[in-house]
Amino acid sequence: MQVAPGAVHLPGWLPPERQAALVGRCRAWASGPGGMRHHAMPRGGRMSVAMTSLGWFWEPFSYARTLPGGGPVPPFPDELGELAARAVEAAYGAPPADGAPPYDIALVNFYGADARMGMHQDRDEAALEPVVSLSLGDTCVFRFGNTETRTRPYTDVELRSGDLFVFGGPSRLAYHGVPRTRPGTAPPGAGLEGRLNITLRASGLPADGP
Ligand SMILES: O=C(O)CCC(=O)C(=O)O
Ligand SMILES: [Fe+2]
Repeated sequence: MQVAPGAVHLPGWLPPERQAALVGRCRAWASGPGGMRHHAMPRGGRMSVAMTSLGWFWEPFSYARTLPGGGPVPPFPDELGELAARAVEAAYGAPPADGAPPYDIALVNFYGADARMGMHQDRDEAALEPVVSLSLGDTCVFRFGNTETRTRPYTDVELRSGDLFVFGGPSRLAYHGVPRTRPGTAPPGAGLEGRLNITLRASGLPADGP
């Protein structure tokens, strides 16, 4: 279903067994050297969402080649590159073009019962390939807006475990956020209390550093 031009929601895209497997992978990534961090915001406060990243380390508001302690960022797994290509094809009917900037970033967000994410643009990437978003566990309200303002017009969509949301083209720089989750709604087989969201992105940055 198209939510805005270039923004496509495919409910239940990931089958339950793939969801459970991906939850297991997220646990492994979260216990890696990057950890799950509540990043500090430039104007004070900390994000209620905990996150880890693969490929490039993100914190507000840029990507780095190394972790804050200096170690290497865990690599972007091939399996996620394949997943991104399949997701783009499912959303738009064609996979990414040959020679397009490769998907090389995964941000893994964990939402406890009270976590939310304010309206923002995903604009720290130097490429404009579509953002691929996968949801696991609890349902959330995902607010998808416009490219001009943080405010209306926007559309509220419920993202459930296994849902795919892809935003590219005219929606690539649209403001979006997560005003709330619905605690306790994760499917029993998901193996998760709370909500995980994985976004796959193309950095457009040179592999040897920004
Ligand atoms: O959790 C979500 O569904 C959205 C996450 C998001 O917007 C982001 O990581 O930039
Ligand atoms: Fe975002």
